[in-house]
Amino acid sequence: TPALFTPFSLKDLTLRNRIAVPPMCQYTAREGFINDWHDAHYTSLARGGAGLVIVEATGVAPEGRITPGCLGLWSDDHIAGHENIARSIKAAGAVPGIQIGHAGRKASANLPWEGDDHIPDSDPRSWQTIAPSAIPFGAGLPKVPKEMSLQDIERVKLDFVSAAERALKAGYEWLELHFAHGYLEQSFFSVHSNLRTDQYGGDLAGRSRFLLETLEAVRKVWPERLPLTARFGVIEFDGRDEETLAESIELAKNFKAGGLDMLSVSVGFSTPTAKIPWGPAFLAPIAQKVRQESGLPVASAWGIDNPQVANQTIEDSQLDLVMIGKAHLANPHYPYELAKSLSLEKPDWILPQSYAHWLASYRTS
Ligand SMILES: Cc1cc2c(cc1C)N(C[C@H](O)[C@H](O)[C@H](O)COP(=O)(O)O)c1[nH]c(=O)[nH]c(=O)c1N2
Ligand SMILES: NC(=O)C1=CN(Cc2ccccc2)CCC1
Repeated sequence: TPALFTPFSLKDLTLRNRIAVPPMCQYTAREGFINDWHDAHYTSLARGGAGLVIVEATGVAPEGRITPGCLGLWSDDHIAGHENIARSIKAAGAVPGIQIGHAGRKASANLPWEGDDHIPDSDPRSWQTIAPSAIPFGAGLPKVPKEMSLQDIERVKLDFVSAAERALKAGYEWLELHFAHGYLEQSFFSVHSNLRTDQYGGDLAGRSRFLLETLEAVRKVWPERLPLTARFGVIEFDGRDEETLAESIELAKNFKAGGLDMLSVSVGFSTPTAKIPWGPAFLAPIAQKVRQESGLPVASAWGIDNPQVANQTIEDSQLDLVMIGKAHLANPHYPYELAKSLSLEKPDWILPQSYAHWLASYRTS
């Protein structure tokens, strides 16, 4: 059996294979609510055969959404829609996961195909953004955020806890804290965005504090038997990678000590001037280093959409899970392509039986 199609167990869960659909914003929610777009989208992805499907970045507060089209779990009213999503992902044989986050200074943005930039303050759809310091991201996201008070920090931590409790009530079994991509927690960690002089800024411990306290608070309400994970940018490609990576590995060790079960290794995206070395599985070697030095199981993404490369990252113990994003947008049954390319025995049975039986049994051409 190709390594990509071996099961993966974490806490009480077992994934049928090493393929995960990473969170991918759909920008089709209104007031944070699930609708029939999400129902069909997530159901078809789960029926494609992935072992884990993680629902897109879901705001823990209204102002924590990236755009007005993002999902939310800031209200109990949001739970019902997610019950259907979690149930149908599970019914298709995949583990239902969800990512919860706060977009910080990158919030209040237009949909990607409507500018991907900050909504002008004059537009009633815009809102005040918050961040560790009053420093804008720049480029298309120039709004100066409000520096968070200690009360703001406490409130947002509690928002993460409440959203985690709602995710559990909805039936999700895998929770990913969105600590990456220049959003709130990433921005507390990055020297590009955090100039605080109180206990939430300054040295590594100060810049890690909000992340570790959020993890600690969520861990208390998320069952020990279910995976609690985080997506975090371990590198920025901003010219100080050695230092950033060393600090990130230190943080990863503290995540493990704080009860994190797995780390989804990503890029920081904290500055618009980063020089990202795009390429097939460009982050895999970095994820491997984090895995080796932190002792945490790791998942990673970014251009891992070639069957041989995907399988090799698992074969070589670089990653424990591969996250394959855009290839799944192009083809929700992408794991079926992977199974055929990697000569998995009886590949058709990656798909639901009502498809598999016919694909395996009948030649009609
Ligand atoms: C349309 C869309 C939307 C999102 C993303 C990407 C895209 C294309 N990505 C990043 C995504 O999970 C993945 O890391 C990247 O797409 C890279 O993987 P691929 O090269 O696409 O396999 C992303 N990441 C994340 O942590 N939370 C999210 O909600 C989103 N949203
Ligand atoms: N919510 C998120 O974490 C998002 C991440 N993206 C990462 C990305 C950056 C650059 C290119 C592709 C994807 C884009 C959309 C939203």
